[in-house]
Amino acid sequence: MCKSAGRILLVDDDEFVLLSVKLLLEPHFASVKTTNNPERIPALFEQEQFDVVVLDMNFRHGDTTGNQGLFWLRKILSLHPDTQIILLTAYGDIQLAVDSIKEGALDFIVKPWQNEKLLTTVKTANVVSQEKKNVKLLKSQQKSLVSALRQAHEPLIGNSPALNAIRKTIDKVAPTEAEVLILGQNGTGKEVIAREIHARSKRADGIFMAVDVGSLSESLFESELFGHRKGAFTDAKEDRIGRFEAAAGGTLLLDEIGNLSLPLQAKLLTVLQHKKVTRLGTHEPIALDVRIVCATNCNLHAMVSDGKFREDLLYRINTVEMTVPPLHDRAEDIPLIATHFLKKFSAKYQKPYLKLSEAALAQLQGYRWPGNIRELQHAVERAVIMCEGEELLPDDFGRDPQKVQGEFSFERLNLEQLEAWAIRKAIAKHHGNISHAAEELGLSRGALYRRIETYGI
Ligand SMILES: Nc1ncnc2c1ncn2[C@@H]1O[C@H](COP(=O)(O)OP(=O)(O)OP(=O)(O)O)[C@@H](O)[C@H]1O
Repeated sequence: MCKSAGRILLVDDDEFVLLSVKLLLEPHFASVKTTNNPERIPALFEQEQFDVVVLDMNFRHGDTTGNQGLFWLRKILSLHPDTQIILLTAYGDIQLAVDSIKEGALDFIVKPWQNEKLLTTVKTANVVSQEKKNVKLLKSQQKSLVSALRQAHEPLIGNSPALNAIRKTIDKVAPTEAEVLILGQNGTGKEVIAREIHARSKRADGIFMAVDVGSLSESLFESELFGHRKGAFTDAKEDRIGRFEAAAGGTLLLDEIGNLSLPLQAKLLTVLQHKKVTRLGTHEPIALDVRIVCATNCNLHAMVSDGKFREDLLYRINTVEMTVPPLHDRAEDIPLIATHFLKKFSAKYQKPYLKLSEAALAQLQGYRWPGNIRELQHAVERAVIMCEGEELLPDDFGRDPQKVQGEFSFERLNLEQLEAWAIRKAIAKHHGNISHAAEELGLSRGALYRRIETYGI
C-alpha cells in the first residue's frame, strides 16, 4: 500500500485507544506518533511538524466536560495553525462538537468509532493540511514574484511638459478604480505608464498582468481571458483559469485593444459590464476583482466613427484617457532617457566608465525615432556594445548619418529645443572648444555658457 506523506499525532489517556488507532492508521501514513499525556504535545511538535492531531477531549478519569480537549485544541492551533485537529470523545455531546468546531477543529468523532469513518476523516484532514501548506507556499511565491516583477519594471523617465502632465494624471487616477485608456504609438511607454498606475494604486501588492489581446485568435480569446474547464473543447486537457482570474487583486492591462474584432469586442464588453467572467464549459459566473487598464496605438475615436470599434466599449474603458506623445515630440526627454539606458547597459556589459559624447547626444535628439523609446533603448544597447573608447560616438548607434539627417525634422522642435540642438551640434563639431562653438553660433562665450547652463548641456 502506498503511504501518504502525512504525519499524525494521537493523544489519548487510554493506551488501548492509542494502540488500536495507531494500528489502523500506520499502513496509510508516513508517521504515526502517540502520547497518553497532553502536556507532551509541545515537546512532540518540536521534534516533528504534525499535519493532523487526533485529540481526546477528556483526560482525567470521570471528567466529561471536554474542557481539557478544548484547552489543547486552542493551544495547538495558536502555535501551529496549519495543523488539522480531530476530536475524539466517548460522549456524543452535540454542543461540545459545535463548540470545538467553532474553535477550529476540523471534525469530531464519537467513541466507539467505526474504523472506516475514522480513517476517512484522518485522510481528509491530512489533505486539508497539505492544501493549506501549498496555498501558503504559493502565496509566498506569488509575493516574491510580484516584488521581483516590480523591481524589473522601468521607471517613468522624462521631464518634458507632456510627461509631467501624464504624471499629474497618474497621481489623480491611480488611487481610484477608474478604467484608464492609454493611447500612443508603439514604444512610447504605455505599458510603463500602466505599471506606474498599478504601483501607486491600492492594488500595488497584487499582480500586474499585461495581455496582448490584439494577438489572440478568435478561438483563443475566451479560453485565455476567461479560462476553461477540462474537456470544454478538444485541446482543454485540464482546468485552467483565465487572465481575469489570474490577475485577481491586481491590475490587468488589455494591450492593443484596437486590434480586437467586433465579435470579440462584444464579448469583452459583456464581461466588463457585468464585472463577471464564466469559464468555458461552466455555468457559474465568477466576480471580477481586477482593475482594467487598456492601451492601443489605434485612434479609437476615429475607429468608432468608421464603425470599427464599439462606441459603448470605448465609453466603458475610457473613464480617464491619456495620450502619450511620440518621442520626437518631446525631444527634451531624450538626454534623460538615453542616460538612463546608458547607465543600465554600461552596468550590464561591464563598461561603467562610458559617457555619451555631445555629438552622439545631438544625433539622438535630431533623430525621429519611429520606434520611440523602445528604439532608443535598443540603439543605446547597441552603442554600449560597439563602443571602443570611453565615449559613445554617433557611429556606435548604428544609424546611417544620411538617414538621421533625412529623418531629422526641424518643424517638430520648438525654438528652445532647436537652440539646444544647434548648441550641442556646434560644441560637438569643435570637439568641446567653447570659443570656436560660440564663434560659429554668433554668440559671445559668456552668452554661450549661459545657454549651456539653461539647457543643462
Ligand atoms: N518614460 C520612460 N522611461 C524609461 N523607459 C521607458 C519609458 N517609456 C518607455 N520605456 C521603455 O521603452 C520600452 C517600450 O515601452 P512600453 O512597452 O511601455 O511601450 P508601449 O507603448 O506599451 O509599446 P507597445 O505599444 O509596442 O506595446 C520598454 O522597454 C520601456 O521600459
